[in-house]
Amino acid sequence: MQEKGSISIHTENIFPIIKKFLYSDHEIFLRELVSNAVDATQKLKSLGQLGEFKGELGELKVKVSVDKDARTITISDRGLGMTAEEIKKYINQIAFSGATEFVEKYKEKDAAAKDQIIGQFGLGFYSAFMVAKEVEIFSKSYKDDTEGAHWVCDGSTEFSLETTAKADRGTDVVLHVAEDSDEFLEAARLKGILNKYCKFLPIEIEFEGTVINQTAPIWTKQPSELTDEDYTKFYQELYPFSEPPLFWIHLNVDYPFNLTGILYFPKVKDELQFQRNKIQLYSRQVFITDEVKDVVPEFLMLLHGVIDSPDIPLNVSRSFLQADAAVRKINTYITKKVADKLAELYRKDRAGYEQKWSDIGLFVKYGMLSDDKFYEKAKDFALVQNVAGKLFTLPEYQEFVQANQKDKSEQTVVLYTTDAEAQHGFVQAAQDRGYDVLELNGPLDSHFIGQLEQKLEKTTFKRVDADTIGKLIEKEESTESVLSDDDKTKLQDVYKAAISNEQMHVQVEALSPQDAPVIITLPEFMRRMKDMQRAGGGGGMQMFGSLPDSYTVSVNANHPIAQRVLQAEGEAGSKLARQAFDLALLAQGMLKGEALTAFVKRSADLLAAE
Ligand SMILES: Nc1ncnc2c1ncn2[C@@H]1O[C@H](COP(=O)(O)OP(=O)(O)OP(=O)(O)O)[C@@H](O)[C@H]1O
Repeated sequence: MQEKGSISIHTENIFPIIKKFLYSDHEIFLRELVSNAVDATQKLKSLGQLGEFKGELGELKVKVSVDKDARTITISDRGLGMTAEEIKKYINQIAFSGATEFVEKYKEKDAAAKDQIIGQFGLGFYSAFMVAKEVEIFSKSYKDDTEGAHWVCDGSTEFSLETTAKADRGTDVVLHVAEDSDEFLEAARLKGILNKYCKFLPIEIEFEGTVINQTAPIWTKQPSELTDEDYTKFYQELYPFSEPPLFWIHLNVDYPFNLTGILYFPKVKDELQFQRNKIQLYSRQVFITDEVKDVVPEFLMLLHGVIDSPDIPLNVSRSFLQADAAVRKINTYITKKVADKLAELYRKDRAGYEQKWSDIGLFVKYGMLSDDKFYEKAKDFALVQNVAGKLFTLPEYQEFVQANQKDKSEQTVVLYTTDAEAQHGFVQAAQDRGYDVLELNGPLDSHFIGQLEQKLEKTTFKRVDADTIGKLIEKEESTESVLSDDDKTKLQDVYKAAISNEQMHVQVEALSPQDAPVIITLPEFMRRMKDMQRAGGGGGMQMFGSLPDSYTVSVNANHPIAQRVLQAEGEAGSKLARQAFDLALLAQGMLKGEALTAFVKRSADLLAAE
């Protein structure tokens, strides 16, 4: 029997369209054909289990081979095979209508959307024509008393089909590679493609005499069957040469959607250099993409690993994916799982969790800032560290500072430093008062502080150098000034003249005699505004124009130097004031250039005069 026929499809000549538009992604033809071979093999295995196929299964490998001279690539399986009638039905109709549908969809999209569907849409059998000028199928059904069938098509709507003698059950798909697709005749190229897409397919794939895949990757197994070593080994396979992961989460759901996978927590450097595209998305063990945007919440993109779900719609555009209910559920599920895992680590092994904190802290904060549900869970296991290096949870810390750091309006004031070295004098002053100081110097900490102030009741955060210590946390009792009001005014005038700088707002304060003679502070509010402006806070911030520097200079009325300045004759008072002011600048790391040189000289003079 030999038959020539014409495939009835609505779109004329889909071949050139597909070939043209899918130019960048031709390699997926192999994924499609190997997946088909695997499907056919698995179907036969199922028929065997159901008792519908009683023959010998025998060796079920899928074999891929290339013949450079003959310019062919062959994909052979020993699956259920097709009769001539079935080829007409499945290949001529289903495969071609799938391709037609694809082209229809493709034509509607704009350029950007086109890029996105490439590689996400299973073009199926038809994708063979992206690299082949002619495709042959030799197939023999598993059913008894059926003849082999031979189908040939050049990608147009014409095909020929005839019976043929084929000894063995299964299907060979032979691609006659087109001149412009020579690269696919290179064994190394094919091997690369197989490694990318087929590495974890459930049926053995043989290429050049070796099996290239693991048929039962660990994510398909039960966590109870696996050891820590299995997980770390798999991680090394996925990401050779990377540092071992901190921990991992094995995902396993069947309802209301189907999802398995393993997400690893990598070691992250102390910056926001999240490495994206590190999660691989699979659909029934076939690699689809490593662009999991929208399937995984943004803040979880730094995780590594594998997600396998047949429920993720791969054949739709991105905007649809975001709105997809299944994807949203998957998102929520993964977020919850990650939060639960962190909570469990924290509960089961506090010390181990604290050790990991420097690696995961940034991520947890990012999660808290970007996802309210995550915040709700994480607020009990997020940690803060004080300058002494001790770690607290937020509730623990509130408890810890409550007694001592409440101001007169019952607000708990949390003190922090962004640089314990540079702000040393202020940290010291706070500690001398018995206050605790947190170290908050991460890239997200200023946002994190903002969030905590909103969420935690009656709590404000102030950087240690935002004010003099008495005013950072204002109590009822205040230190009495030893100076009269007249003397205060006089002292203020001397300092103003000595400093003569508009941006320095001089005020005289009754501080403790042990405090510094002069303290320069930048009010918390002002500093935050400036930080925001520096970070390009856009919008409303531009209204203020460029904010001037505006520091508060607190002259300590109770320090012995105050008396000396008032009592000094002539220029000496001003000199002394300037010296005390320079010391304050020095403590803030603000004494530079000419002022620094003058200070050194004046200091030497003063020492010589002693
Ligand atoms: N190697 C094979 N052995 C047996 N049947 C096959 C083989 N390859 C393809 N088929 C049949 O041809 C049909 C069409 O294949 P095609 O790859 O175009 O679409 P699909 O596999 O159904 O879907 P997808 O678009 O996800 O690949 C298959 O459903 C299957 O019945």
